[in-house]
Order: sequence, then C-alpha cells, then structure tokens
Amino acid sequence: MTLASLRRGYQVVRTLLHYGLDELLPPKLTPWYFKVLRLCLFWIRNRHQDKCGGERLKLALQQLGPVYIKFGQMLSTRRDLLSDNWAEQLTMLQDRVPPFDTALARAAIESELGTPIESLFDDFDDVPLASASIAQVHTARLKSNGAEVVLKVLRPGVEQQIAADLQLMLQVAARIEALLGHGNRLRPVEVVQDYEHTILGELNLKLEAMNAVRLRNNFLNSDALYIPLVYEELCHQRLMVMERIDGIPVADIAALKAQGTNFKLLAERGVELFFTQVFRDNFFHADMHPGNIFVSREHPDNPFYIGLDCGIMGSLSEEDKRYLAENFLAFFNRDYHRIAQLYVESGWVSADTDILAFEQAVKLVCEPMFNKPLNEISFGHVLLELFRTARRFDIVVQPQLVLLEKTLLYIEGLGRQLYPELDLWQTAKPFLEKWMTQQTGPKAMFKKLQSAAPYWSDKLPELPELVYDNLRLGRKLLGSQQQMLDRYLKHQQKAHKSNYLLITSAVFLICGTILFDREVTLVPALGCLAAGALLWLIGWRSRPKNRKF
Ligand SMILES: Nc1ncnc2c1ncn2[C@@H]1O[C@H](COP(=O)(O)OP(=O)(O)OP(=O)(O)O)[C@@H](O)[C@H]1O
Repeated sequence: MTLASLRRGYQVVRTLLHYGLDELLPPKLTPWYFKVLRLCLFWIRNRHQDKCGGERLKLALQQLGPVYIKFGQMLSTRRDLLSDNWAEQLTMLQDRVPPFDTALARAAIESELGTPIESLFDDFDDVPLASASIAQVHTARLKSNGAEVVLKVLRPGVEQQIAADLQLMLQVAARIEALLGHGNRLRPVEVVQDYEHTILGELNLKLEAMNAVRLRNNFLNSDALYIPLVYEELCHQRLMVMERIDGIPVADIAALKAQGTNFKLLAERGVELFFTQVFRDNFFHADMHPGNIFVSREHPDNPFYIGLDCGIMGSLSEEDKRYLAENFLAFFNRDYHRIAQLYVESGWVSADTDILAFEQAVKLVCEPMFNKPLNEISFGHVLLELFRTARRFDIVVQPQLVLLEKTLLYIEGLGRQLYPELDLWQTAKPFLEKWMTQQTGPKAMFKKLQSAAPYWSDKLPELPELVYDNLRLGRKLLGSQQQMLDRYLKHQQKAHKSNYLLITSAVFLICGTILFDREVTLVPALGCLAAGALLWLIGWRSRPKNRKF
C-alpha cells in the first residue's frame, strides 16, 4: 500500500469515527476484533453526539467527498431499508451539498469559456441553484437568444479527491483478491476498475454533453421522457451549458399530488423507459437518483419525466443483452429451469453447476414475489437472499452488469415512492415479449440481412478469388495431410516391428537364463542367449527414430 492510500484510509476511518458511525452499527455486526480495533483508536472520539444518526451519516459522507456522496445518494432512494428521518437526511446529498465559493465558480467558468461571463450571458445568478456531488449549477440567460440556461461547473479539486479514493479502493480490492485467490468469482479489482472508468467519465462535462445529446435524440418524439437542450458549442471539460428546465422533483410527492399527477401512468412510463433504454437503444441513464429526475408541470394527467445529469450512461454487449432479456422473460414466466440454464450458458455460473439444485434455489427466492404489487415485495430481502444463493453457487460477478443492477435498484425505489400498487410484472412482461419477437421474428431477420447488405455488397466482388484461393489451399492441405498420414503409417509399422523383435529377444533371453542353470542344456542356453542378444540388437536398431511426422 502506498503512503497516500494509507493516509486516505486513515482519513476515512477518522471521519467515520468522528461522526460516531461505529456506534450506529448493530451489535450483531460488530465482532470482537472490531471492538478491539476501535479501542486501539481511542484518541478519535465522537464529536457529534448531539446529532441524530441520519445527520451524522450525511455529514460524514459529505466530508469524505464525491465517491461517498454518491453512495449516500443511492442509499437515500431505499426508503424501504431506511427510516424516514435517515432517508430525508441522505436525500439532501442529491442536490443540497454545501456549495463552493461563487468566485471560484466564476473563475472556472471564465477560464473554460476563455471570455468574461457577461460577454455571453445576462443575469448570471451568483447564488447557486443547486450543488451536488461533483458540480454546482448557476442560472443565467443566453445573450444570443434570451433563453434561460444553467451553467454546470465542476467542483474545484474534485478530480484529485476522486483519484485518491479510487487508488485506495483499488489497493483494498487487490488485497481482498490476493486473500481470496486470483480465480475468485467476486472479481473485486475488476469491479473497482469498472467503477473507476464510470466515475472518471463523469468528470468530463464535454462527454456528459455528448451523452445528453444522444439520449435527447433517442427520445425526441417520446411522451415519456424529455432531455434538456444542450448548447454543445459552450460545453467544455469542466463546464456544461444547457436549457433550464422547470419541473417538479420526482421525490416531491406532495407537489405532484397537488397538481393531480396521474401516478399510475407515471410509474408505468418509468418501467417502460428503463426497458426502452436498455433493450431498444442499449444506452441507459445509470445515475437515476431522484435528484436527477423531474416531472413535467404541464398535462399532469399525461405526465412525462425530465432527465438530467447524463454523466454516467451504461450499455451492454449484444450477448449480455440477449441473456438478460431471456432471463427477465423466464423470470416473468416463472421458468426457473430456463433461468438456471441461461446462467450456465452465459458462463455466469460454472459449467459443472448442479442445474436442478440451482433451479430450486432461484425458485425459493423468487416465487414469493409473484403476483404481488411493489408495496408487498421486499426487494432488499430478495436481494440479500439472491446474494446468499450466489455465494453458494459460486456466481461470477459481472462488472458490466453492476451499473444495470444499480439502475434497477433506483427504479424500484422510485416506483415504490410514486405508485406502490404498480404491478411490475404486468407492466414489464408485454414489453419484453414484444422485444424478443422483434429480435427473433422474420422481420428481425430481414432487418439484420438488410443491415448486413452493404458489407456483403462490398465483399462480393472478392468472392471468386477467395473461393479459388481456398480451393488451392485445400488441395495443398490435402496433399500435405496425405504425406503426413503416410509418414505416420510407416512410423507405426517400424514401431510394431521393433516391439515384436524386442519382445521375442526378451523371451529368448529369459529361456537362455533358465537353461543356463544345467550342464546338459548349456549349449542350447548359449544359443538362446546369443539369439536373444542378436534379436535385441536388430529390434533396437530398427525402432523409429523420428517422432515428428
Ligand atoms: N438543466 C437544469 N435545469 C434546472 N436545474 C438543473 C438543471 N441541471 C441541473 N439542475 C439542478 O442541479 C442539480 C445538480 O445537477 P447535476 O445532477 O447535474 O449535478 P451532479 O454534481 O452531477 O450531481 P450528482 O451528484 O447526481 O452527480 C440537479 O439535481 C438539479 O436540481
């Protein structure tokens, strides 16, 4: 471990202990060695005893920086696992992190634009509209067309903070991997590397702007999702300029109720959006905490979502996508045998897994969830059970699916808040069935042929030459194979002959040795020995020498 990582590790432990988070752990989760370790760090005391648990956790995560704030944001969406007070405290991490100095924000914006703010914008508001894990947002008006916009600017020093945490995480993961053995299926290093790739991408606002443009284009005519217009020419590595939206934060249930929002439709559209992004576009928003999702104020009876912060986007390989869709469908059809088969086929569990036992285990966990609305399903419980099952069956962790699993958890948390009576199965199943038929039906085949047509029209003129070359190569190969076969047969014949002679020589030598004992048989004995020696010599000399054919 490097000195910097040790220092950061100590900083993390010190912050957690300063906020007395160790005291919040249930006794069941504090083994004796944990208590001994705590005693060893006797000089770090809880300095915030007057505050409640939720606030202490929020403050600790806030102080530790972006990586930890993101963890808090995720936790805040799991109201089924947290008390109201804890959830409310953690919700503040979505857009109410203490802002940084506006003078620094102004300097950063002007350095990115290469010109004073006032030359491009009017009414720049020095009081930030919001402030979250990696950036701060200020409102302004574009001089060129008078449009209301927001300027999102990265926090100063955020890159260094994240790099220090990533280094520590990587080193801890490497230690865990060394302890577990490199073949271990948890693959902690790969998981951290994947996370590193994701979060570093979020630190480039130019990339975020490109993601936003792509997502906006995917849903341009959609009645379910709106992505604000991005002013690409004004976007840079540390600055993004986009249309200011005016929606109701999705977590503000009271305001949504007050305007008479159709919650059922909104929740169904959420599920539809998830599947459309993953399966139709293979480009999904992977940071869907409520701070990034708003609901339209217009037409509350026909509401749509407004999505922000496209810093973390996910996509899957075609293979993973197909396995996943089949898995979902098998799950909706309660076909546990198919689920077990799919896990083996995709290599997510090893090929020697006992399929029947695995099928039973999955059934045991999933069956109680069926035909129940969201409010009667404890996903937290199901997830824990699935983890336990995974450990028993040595499931290989798939880092490329971690983002998707996180998104699923967000969506489920959101659905629970919006419309707990939502029938997840009935909403999702028809969508997936339609998608699968589109993938496998004659139309899909025609589409695939159509998309491959330019490739084949390009390659077709080369075909006769390729056929001729291959035929020639084939004939050459056939000739050399024949030669090889001949050589092999000769080799075998020689080996047989030599073995035969050696065995016969051994028989003569044994007979000669037995006869040698008596005087009357001395002459035949010597003859046998001589014949044996001669045969051995011939057999030895005639053995095949070259082992290559
Ligand atoms: N176009 C916009 N119009 C209005 N408000 C916006 C806009 N963009 C961002 N905001 C506000 O700023 C907040 C923070 O923005 P954003 O989520 O993009 O920052 P972030 O630091 O990347 O957040 P996160 O912690 O989720 O990564 C949002 O929750 C929202 O309240």
